[in-house]
Amino acid sequence: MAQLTPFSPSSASSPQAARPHLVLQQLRRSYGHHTVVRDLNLQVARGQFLALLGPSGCGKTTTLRMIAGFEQPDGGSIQLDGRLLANATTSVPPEARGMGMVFQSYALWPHMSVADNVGYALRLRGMRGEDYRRAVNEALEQVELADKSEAMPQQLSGGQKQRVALARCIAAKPQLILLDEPLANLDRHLRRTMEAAFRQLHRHSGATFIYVTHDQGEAMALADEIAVMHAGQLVQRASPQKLYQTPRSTWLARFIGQGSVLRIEAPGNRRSSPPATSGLLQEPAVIHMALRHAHADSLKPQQHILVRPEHVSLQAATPVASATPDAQTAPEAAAPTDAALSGKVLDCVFKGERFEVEVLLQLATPQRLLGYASQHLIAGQAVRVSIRQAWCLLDEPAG
Ligand SMILES: Nc1ncnc2c1ncn2[C@@H]1O[C@H](COP(=O)(O)OP(=O)(O)OP(=O)(O)O)[C@@H](O)[C@H]1O
Repeated sequence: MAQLTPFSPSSASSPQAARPHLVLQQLRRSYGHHTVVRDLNLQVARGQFLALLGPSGCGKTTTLRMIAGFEQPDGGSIQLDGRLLANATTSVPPEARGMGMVFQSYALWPHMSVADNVGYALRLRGMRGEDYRRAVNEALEQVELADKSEAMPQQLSGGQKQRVALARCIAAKPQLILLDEPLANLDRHLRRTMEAAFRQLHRHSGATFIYVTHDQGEAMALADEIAVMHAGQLVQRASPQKLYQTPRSTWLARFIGQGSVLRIEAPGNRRSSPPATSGLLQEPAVIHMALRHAHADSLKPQQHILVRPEHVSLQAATPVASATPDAQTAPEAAAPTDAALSGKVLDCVFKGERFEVEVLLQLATPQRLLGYASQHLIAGQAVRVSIRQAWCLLDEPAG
């Protein structure tokens, strides 16, 4: 990306930074009897990059369209810098909200050149002459498309079209930019390149970005905070790291990242049980003990833990010849301890930098666990399993 010049008068360090920029309060929207956004409360700080993440149909786009002004809420309100934009009875039109929007479909005018597309909003504002040419050129340089200014949209690739859409959005210098799955039409490689472009544009613009996606990798790579929606409701809002390490529910634990949700003996049943709170367990002996005492058919209370595969150590119980001639025979970095659990390999998949291994833990009631290994393990092979860390979940898994 070209060197960028900040265009927003505001920044995260401005005196206004402490005041929430955008406030959604008890926001609600229904289609017929179907409530698709349900009492949504969300505050976004000026200059923030917030991702709205959730499975298909959870209400992300509807929320974004209400912020943009394309849909009106049935209840609740939307405020920008203390100004009421919309509630059930009033709605400021989209063009008067001072926001930019980037769509999955690019939405370029097919009969206009790249430069004319980028300058469209500026011309509507009456900008002409040298100022106009400079603003268009600056925006195109920021997305590295200055050499395509005379091209027509149909002569561009998908990635280039999305860059034009981005240039058109930033040329108007909005304080708030709404992005609706802008990379969904691009291939994997181009998506990674465009993620870098978005990060850089956000850093240098000082604008607030709200980015709708169902791709958690994209949300994690881009946003400083992620608001996860499920069935029209906000279920957790946190930094990507916090969301990954300490999801609030079993649904979130399964939705974010890879991992296994395992049943353990409920707290308080034994002196060795983990604490009765949502919290981090970092004692392998305590985790193993709680797993050993869990029974699916037990009438005693049960609790669940999330185990990420990077916290699982696997070691062949008895050395076996590897299926691959050049496989290493060294044990995993952190070898299982004497108190390790027994398991049987169900599946082992090569993933380039490591193997992904599904193991059946041999407990009173067997449970499936995902771990990583640096060497190939064979299906059916006996392994010793050590779990270094687990996150206690408080709710019951749904279904
Ligand atoms: N204009 C409409 N009329 C009726 N139902 C609608 C309308 N727009 C959206 N919906 C419904 O509202 C629900 C939420 O849609 P929305 O587009 O907000 O979800 P989403 O989380 O953005 O999903 P996706 O990731 O698939 O785009 C869906 O069940 C959808 O079918």
